[in-house]
Amino acid sequence: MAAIEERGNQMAVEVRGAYRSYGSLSVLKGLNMDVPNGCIYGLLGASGCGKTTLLKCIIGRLQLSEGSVIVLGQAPGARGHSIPGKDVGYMPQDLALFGDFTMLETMYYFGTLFGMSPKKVRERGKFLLELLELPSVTKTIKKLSGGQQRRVSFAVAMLQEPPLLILDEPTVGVDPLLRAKIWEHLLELVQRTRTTIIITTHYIEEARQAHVVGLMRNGLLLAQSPPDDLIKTHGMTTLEEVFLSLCREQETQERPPSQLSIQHSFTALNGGDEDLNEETPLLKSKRNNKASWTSNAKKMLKSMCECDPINPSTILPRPRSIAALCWKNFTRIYRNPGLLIFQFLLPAFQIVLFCLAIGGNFSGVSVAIMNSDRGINYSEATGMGEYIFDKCTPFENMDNFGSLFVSKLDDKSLDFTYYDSMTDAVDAVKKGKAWMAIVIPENFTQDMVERLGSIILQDNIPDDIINGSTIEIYEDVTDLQMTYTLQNKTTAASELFLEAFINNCNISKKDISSPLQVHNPPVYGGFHLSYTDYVAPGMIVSITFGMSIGLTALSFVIERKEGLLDRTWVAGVNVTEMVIAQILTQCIILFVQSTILIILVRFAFKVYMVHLRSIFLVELLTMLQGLTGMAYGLLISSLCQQETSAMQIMAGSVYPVLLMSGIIWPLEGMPKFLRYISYALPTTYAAEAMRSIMGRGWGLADMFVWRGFTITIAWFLLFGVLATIGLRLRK
Ligand SMILES: Nc1ncnc2c1ncn2[C@@H]1O[C@H](COP(=O)(O)OP(=O)(O)OP(=O)(O)O)[C@@H](O)[C@H]1O
Repeated sequence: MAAIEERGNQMAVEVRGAYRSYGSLSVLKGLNMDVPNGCIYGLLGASGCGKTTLLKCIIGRLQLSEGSVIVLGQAPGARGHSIPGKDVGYMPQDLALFGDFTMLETMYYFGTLFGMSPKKVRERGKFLLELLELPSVTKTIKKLSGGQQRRVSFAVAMLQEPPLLILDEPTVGVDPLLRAKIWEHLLELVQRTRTTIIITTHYIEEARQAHVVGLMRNGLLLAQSPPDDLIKTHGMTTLEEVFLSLCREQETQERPPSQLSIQHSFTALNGGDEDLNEETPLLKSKRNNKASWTSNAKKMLKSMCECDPINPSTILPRPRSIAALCWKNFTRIYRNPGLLIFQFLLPAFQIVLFCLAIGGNFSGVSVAIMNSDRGINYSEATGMGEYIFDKCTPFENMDNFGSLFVSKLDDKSLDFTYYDSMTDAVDAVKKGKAWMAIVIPENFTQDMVERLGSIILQDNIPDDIINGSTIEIYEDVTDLQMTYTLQNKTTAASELFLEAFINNCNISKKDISSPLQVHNPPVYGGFHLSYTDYVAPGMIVSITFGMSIGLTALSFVIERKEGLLDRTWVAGVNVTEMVIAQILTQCIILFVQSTILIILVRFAFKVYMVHLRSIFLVELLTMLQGLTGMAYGLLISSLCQQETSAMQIMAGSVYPVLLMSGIIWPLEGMPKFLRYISYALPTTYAAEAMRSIMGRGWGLADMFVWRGFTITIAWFLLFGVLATIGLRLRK
């Protein structure tokens, strides 16, 4: 109240020579407007004439291309000014409320942003609930009727009893009785508190209750006067007729619209209006209009040009705003089970799917076998057969090496089908019934005995013996992973086959061993590890990064599209507060997300990790990657107006990151130019660090690990700064 009195005779809103365009569409074309303090100003005009654009310029949500606006003595957004902020109550045309919140929660959210105590919010909530005939404060907004939702939006605008109320079509969808009640309240409010109200409405006759009406057409005000004055001056009986007559007049004017003069008349207010007496600021402002404008323009220029001493409270993030934003973020998640599952369980679900679907052991792989080996009867054997028999302790299938080889093949994963001829076995591969045909010749045992004996005795091995002791393999290699797996299994089977002789036949291992010696255990990792163990560390990084991008970008774009973000900015929240609140919320979400993820990976799927104590580093890196994804999501949201474009950028970013970060395939397997691009991605070094932590047991002192952390933090800061700049520009 004191602030209002201090303003005395000033106009609450003064607009001069306002131009504003959207691209090539010129919406405001040199508009002038004066809204006296403590009155209701009805802004009338056809749909699309620029009313909302004008209101957004007044509350500081849009900048004028040319001209100036002074609101409550200063340009909107000037340092230390509470517009946007607690001095303006804004009811936009869109609902701009969180559907999952109750009316009370909505009030708490905005009330906290305005610095109101919970007690005050409850009191105001109760009063507005009764005034606007709303049902229970605990009903969620999405369960209210359209009209009730509009009234909640109206209540939010009036919550903090601001000196300036901007109401964009508040009475749409409201029944005539309640509409009358709302007008009654607005008139009483102006009388009691000298609040200034700018209201747009499509019900022209409704605006007769306003103290001043502004008739707007094609980006210009055709007239602004008390309604009765206008009617009297034009000799009409209704405002609608006046409006029509002014429109026709404008159409017949030959001058360009920006040169049309505004018809100002405040005379009807002089004693004629029962709500505003002689002492109203309106009359005084009429007298002092010109002088007041000049002094205000000077003040505005001063606030723009001379830097006032910086008041830290106006530039530093305010804890109450951050708390309100965090509370809003968590309430949204908690109220929306779908979002809750999406936030906390989707990454876990993805890693479960990955561990189940990728890198597991094969089963049911069809293999065609043609084993025509006749074997050998050692009791009747002579020559080399007798020699081998004497050296060996009898073991299973020793008399049929073909069956011995098949028994050494991993029969848990392979499904054998036996064929009588080589042609049938190979045909099975040709017809796609088997991935591999194994053809064992009829003299396999006989010739193998000769071959082994010759090796032991270091004799020459004739070609026909080599041919007869060779198993032929026919493969379908259209699936690389299948080919590698089957080749590994056949190689393993042949090693096991030879091992049976080494172990049972008193043969020296060196006689038949390979010249290579692979040490077991290896330096890092283990030969038992699967593809899952290799890919899982990178997957943790990319899933967390990708999910955070999606969730942040989409929630911001949707909030903006629904007008929720707009309303929050109008409530005075700044970008820094918004970003800090997002980081804090995301940290908690990421902690839960990454804990579930790591527990599943390590304990449910037993993915390889050298030291259990490394879990702390794994969690920390996962959270940092999530924060980097969040910052990138914020950047996307600052660039996109629509969910579809945000989704396109997300899909266009997440897949290349997954494919090119060395997560699925090592960087060494990429063309050189692509490697350089890979190194520039935010997940490449992080995935490498994660593999080093989990697979090698390395810590922060190791270069691969600290480099991964440092680069992740650098990306987070870069995206964060760019997103903050982007959001500031788009705000
Ligand atoms: N963000 C935007 N980008 C491009 N054009 C826009 C944008 N917002 C509004 N416009 C266009 O500017 C013009 C004025 O729009 P505005 O919303 O200010 O009109 P209005 O008088 O409030 O209309 P209504 O009474 O139907 O709400 C319209 O032609 C509209 O299509």
